[in-house]
Amino acid sequence: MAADDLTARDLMMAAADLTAPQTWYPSARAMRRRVVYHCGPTNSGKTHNALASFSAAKSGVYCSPLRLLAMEIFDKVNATGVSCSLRTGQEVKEVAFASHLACTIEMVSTEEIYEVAVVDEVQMMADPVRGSAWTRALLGLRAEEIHLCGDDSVLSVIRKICADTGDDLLVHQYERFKPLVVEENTLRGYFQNIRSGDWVVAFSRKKIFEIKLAIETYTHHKCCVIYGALPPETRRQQAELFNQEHNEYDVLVATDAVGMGLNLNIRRVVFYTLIKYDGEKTASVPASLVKQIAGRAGRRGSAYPHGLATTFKYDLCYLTRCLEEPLEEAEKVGLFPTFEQLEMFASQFPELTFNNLLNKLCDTCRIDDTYFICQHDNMKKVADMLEGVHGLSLKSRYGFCL
Ligand SMILES: Nc1ncnc2c1ncn2[C@@H]1O[C@H](COP(=O)(O)OP(=O)(O)OP(=O)(O)O)[C@@H](O)[C@H]1O
Repeated sequence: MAADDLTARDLMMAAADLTAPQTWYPSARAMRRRVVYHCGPTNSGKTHNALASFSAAKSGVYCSPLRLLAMEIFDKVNATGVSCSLRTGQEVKEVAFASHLACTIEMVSTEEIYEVAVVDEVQMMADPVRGSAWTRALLGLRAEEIHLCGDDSVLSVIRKICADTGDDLLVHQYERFKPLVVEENTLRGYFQNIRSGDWVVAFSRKKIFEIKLAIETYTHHKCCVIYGALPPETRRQQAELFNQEHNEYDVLVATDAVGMGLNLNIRRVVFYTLIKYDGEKTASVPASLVKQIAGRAGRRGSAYPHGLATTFKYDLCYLTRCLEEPLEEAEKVGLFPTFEQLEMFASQFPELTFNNLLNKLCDTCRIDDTYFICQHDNMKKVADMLEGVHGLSLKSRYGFCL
């Protein structure tokens, strides 16, 4: 092998080395951070306690898994007199002189310095698609104190990561305020069995509107509707309308866009189906997501502090099993190369398209046992669409695809 080939190969191997990701964030490593893990089931007060530290701090960032939840926290925190801005992929609201920020996890900066950061639903680190956003936050946040809220499925991995980063870790265990009860029967396929305070969960916009139409045709209830593609303001209005007591809009029909962390006036969660299409195939909704969604019923402080769950017609046994089963412990969490790593790799393959570059890096990279590379099919779709756009820098392509 020629010496030049050897050098090129060495450079490629160096660029594809994604081991020790804790070293990717030297500014965070220069700090001694205190990590507090609020660990427990849904509706147990984890976020409430983390937010108390957030609000009391001189500066803070709250990282949400969902846009609607970022908005809920933005509204809640501002209402208590703490100036807080909002940043999601869809909207930015700058509040003058705000010391605090509520954002979706993908939007959080690893440059800015905060006294307190809150990372909500941290078990999402193990999500095959979005997990890397939580991992990046945990590894890279520049905050003296980081509050993680989540279930115990990632506790061992978080212990390991904190040992790697050298951060102090304190774990607080929580219990659910009130048990969640699975009803003995389904709705037997009749919309007439819908009651005030029900959230009917479906996983496509088409189904959402079919269900709304059926409920409003066969019953006296009116439905609020929420799904991912709705504009932010409409979603907020629909959530508020449903939360207001004493109006006729007393049933929510929504996708899992409201499935995590949110505090709505839900008495009973009714799964229209427990099968979800993931863009390629249909599969049973994973137990961890079922627990999250069902956990929206019976929130403390809501109009219905006793939560119920059932299904529309089928899958009641599956629902019961999901809620009874202990969570599966995650062995690995998501990771994705940073722009700088991709850029270094790209310098070895100037002829490759962005898509092929991503594929090659993800196929050849080396990573530690604690991590997996997140699926990036959506990124690839966007990269394909941008292929014909000339003159875009690598950085812009990476930014658009994220
Ligand atoms: N000490 C408290 N005093 C008053 N209300 C509380 C207290 N703790 C929690 N709550 C209220 O109970 C509800 C659920 O709490 P919280 O959102 O913190 O739960 P969680 O454990 O983070 O749930 P999830 O995992 O489902 O997001 C919220 O409306 C919250 O404001």
